[in-house]
Amino acid sequence: MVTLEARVRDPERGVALEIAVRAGATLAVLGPNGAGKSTVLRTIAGLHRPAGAHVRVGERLLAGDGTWVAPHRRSVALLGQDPRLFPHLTVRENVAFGLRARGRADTAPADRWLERVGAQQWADRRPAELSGGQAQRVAIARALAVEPDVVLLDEPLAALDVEAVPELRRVLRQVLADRTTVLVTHDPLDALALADEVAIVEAGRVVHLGAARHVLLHPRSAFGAALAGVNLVEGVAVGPDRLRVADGRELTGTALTPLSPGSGATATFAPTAVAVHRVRPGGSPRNVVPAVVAAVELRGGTCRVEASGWLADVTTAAAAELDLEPGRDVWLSIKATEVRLDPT
Ligand SMILES: Nc1ncnc2c1ncn2[C@@H]1O[C@H](COP(=O)(O)OP(=O)(O)OP(=O)(O)O)[C@@H](O)[C@H]1O
Repeated sequence: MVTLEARVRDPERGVALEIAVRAGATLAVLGPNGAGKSTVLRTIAGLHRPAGAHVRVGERLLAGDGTWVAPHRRSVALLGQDPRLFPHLTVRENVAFGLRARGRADTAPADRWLERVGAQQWADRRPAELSGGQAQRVAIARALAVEPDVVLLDEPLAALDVEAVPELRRVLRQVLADRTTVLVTHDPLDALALADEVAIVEAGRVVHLGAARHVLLHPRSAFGAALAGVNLVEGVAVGPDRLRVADGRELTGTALTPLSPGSGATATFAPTAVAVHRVRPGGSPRNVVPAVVAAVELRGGTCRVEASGWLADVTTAAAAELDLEPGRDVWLSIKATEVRLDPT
């Protein structure tokens, strides 16, 4: 396991940032479109060569101080959202490709990797016979079979069907343990599930860096926009589709794979899915929780209300009618169909 340090100064693209990853750790990089995330990954991989690049992997200097190591000599694997498998080779041959190029004739390591990503049953198929999720598993196996020092993932789950994502995330979680990794993602759940640290990048600068949970659960204001202000609530599963938060509040949601009671889980829901009431609403909604308004912020035509740590967007007319102000006791209701539950 090795450390990674990268400084990327690319004035033409408005990028001037620095990242460091501890040996064996995963850093997730989140930020809006055009923030410079891919530029950083491509510079580390050696596919982009700005004048101000400094990349060090362990003791090896890959770029900077007059040094420029070619991409194929870096021991850095880059995987994007498109698996880019060789169409004329079988799955096994795809995974064995890098090994063969390094003089390994036997396919045993390729088969071991196919097993690790749960793709051994497709070993003799061609890429055209795989679903997007299956192909991406094979691409992960191919990238890791050569045991790269550093793994770079650029939105690896972004192109997949929503049903395929949890399983792929689990595969990544297993194979990335103890690997020095930079993961670019737009999904805070990927960061929460896979990363030790999170860097928020905006306009070519790191604006927030820290432990993944801390950065995601306590975003700074600029980050609110980048994350679309999603509510991210951690807790413990108390049923296949129900989560209990540490403060005792409970949320019922929709889980793609049923949660195991007792294990950690995360609920995500948009502020627009949260309704605010002065009196407890009747009817059927199962997610009705008491809260105290902490802040009310006008944003264009809507009001963003923060109440007991959760965000709700209401129209300005509704905010006025409800007379929302800090300290006010309210009820929040959230439809279970709008709450996404994932294991953490
Ligand atoms: N090939 C290129 N040539 C010139 N400018 C580029 C090129 N690729 C990206 N840029 C510019 O560099 C800046 C950073 O882009 P980059 O692709 O690194 O952002 P990103 O954070 O990865 O965005 P996204 O989430 O949209 O992929 C942007 O202003 C972009 O327009």
